Amino acid sequence: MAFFLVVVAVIFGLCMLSAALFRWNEIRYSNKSLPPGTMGWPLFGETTQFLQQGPSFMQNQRARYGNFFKSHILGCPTIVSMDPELNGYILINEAKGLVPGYPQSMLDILGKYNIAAVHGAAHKHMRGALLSLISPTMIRDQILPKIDEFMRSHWSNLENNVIDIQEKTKEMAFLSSLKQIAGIQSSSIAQEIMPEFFKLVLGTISLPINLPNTNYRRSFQARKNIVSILRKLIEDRRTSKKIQQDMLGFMMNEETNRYKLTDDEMIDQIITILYSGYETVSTTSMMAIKYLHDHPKALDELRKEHMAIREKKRPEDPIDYNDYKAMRFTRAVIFETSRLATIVNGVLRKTTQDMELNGYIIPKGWRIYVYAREVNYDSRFYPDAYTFNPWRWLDKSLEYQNSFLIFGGGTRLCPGKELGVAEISTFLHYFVTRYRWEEVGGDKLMKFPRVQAPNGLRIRVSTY
Ligand code: HEM
Repeated sequence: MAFFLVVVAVIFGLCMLSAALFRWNEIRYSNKSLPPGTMGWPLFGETTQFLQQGPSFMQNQRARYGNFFKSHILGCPTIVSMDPELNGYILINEAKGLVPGYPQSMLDILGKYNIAAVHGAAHKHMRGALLSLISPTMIRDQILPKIDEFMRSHWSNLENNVIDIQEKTKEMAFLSSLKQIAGIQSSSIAQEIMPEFFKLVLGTISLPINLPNTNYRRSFQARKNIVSILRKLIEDRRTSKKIQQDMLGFMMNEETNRYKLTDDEMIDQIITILYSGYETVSTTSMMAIKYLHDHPKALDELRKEHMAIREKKRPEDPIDYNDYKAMRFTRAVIFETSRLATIVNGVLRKTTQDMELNGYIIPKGWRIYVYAREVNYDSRFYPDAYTFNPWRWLDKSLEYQNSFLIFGGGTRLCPGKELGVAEISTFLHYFVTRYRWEEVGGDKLMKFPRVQAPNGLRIRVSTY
């Protein structure tokens, strides 16, 4: 009996202590100059609710506090913004102190010259260098022929097979970028670098626990291995003195390239290109296959567009820039897929000083989560928002509104937007003109916190 009373007393004591801590945390952040919202537990905040309930946690908070509220998620006091106008303002005002707010652990893996790790003049320099590599002219003359050659071969001889479209699109996104970067040398380094790259990616989305056998520790080792492969590639090219027509070749060409990068900057730029276009391109491609499978009318329309392009060509003719520009419905399918699946939930910023935002004072060091998911499903911008309707994007103006956050916005608008769309369009071109497919069935799809098929997404492919 006495033991029972002690247990009850301890439980009661713990409950009281928890309630007091919870209350204390709310009071600590109850300053009138902060937006409304709840902060949860000291230290842990509302991370568990955020990760477990995901989108519905955000919806509930929005219903209670509006489009601009405070929370404490993923280890940081955070302001969540779902207001399209305000999002636009946040994204163009990096110079006022709203810099990228990605976790330091992630930036450490991606390198100190990684574009998300640099601000001000350094950002301008790295971004300028990147834009010069992937300008429309470069896409037309140098990159698209490489993408075409790669896709044509990667998506061949699949008939009568069951494939995991998630795995295949991941390989596609990585190998296609590697070919653009290292040209004819990509095939000789691909097998060595690909497993290291996959380990690196895993570390950037894992808990930053630097102990043996953790994904985080393995990711650092993978970065070291990737750096040494790339350094050797650069040195070999320097010795051979031959200028290659690929991204690395353009970066190394001191005569024609007005953005001079050191070897370390070039290596981080390559890792940036590989990393930024990896999950975005692969997941959008996988989800496009999923939605097209489920929406035969959209697939018919898409196939018609690609068959019309093919009919004017011999089988060995590549698709060119004019063909790509003519793929209007394909572009619409890609945007609708990104919107409906919300491939990118949002982008993160952090304040470098106390600053006024939407009438509130946001303290220095807080994160701002420009949250795209709710905007993507807002029926004011997208009537019948939960329906897959690529046709809505044929109205081009939709692509230029504040509600369009698929590629971010402002000073950090995705520089790889056209490159990514060109890759996915070329993939769809070869896939839908060659094959039909059906799902094997039973594979689970997760939409939050990342879009993924935890056990793969298997499809049975047959000749079209
Ligand atoms: C469907 C494909 C893609 C999607 C949905 C996408 C999405 C995004 C988004 C939302 C951002 C903004 C991040 C922020 O503001 O913090 C971004 C930035 C970026 N993206 Fe993409 N991206 C795609 C493809 C690519 C590709 C193929 C590349 C390869 C070059 C790329 C390179 C970058 C880089 C370097 C940044 C950072 C820009 C900066 O900080 O100035 N992206 N992307």
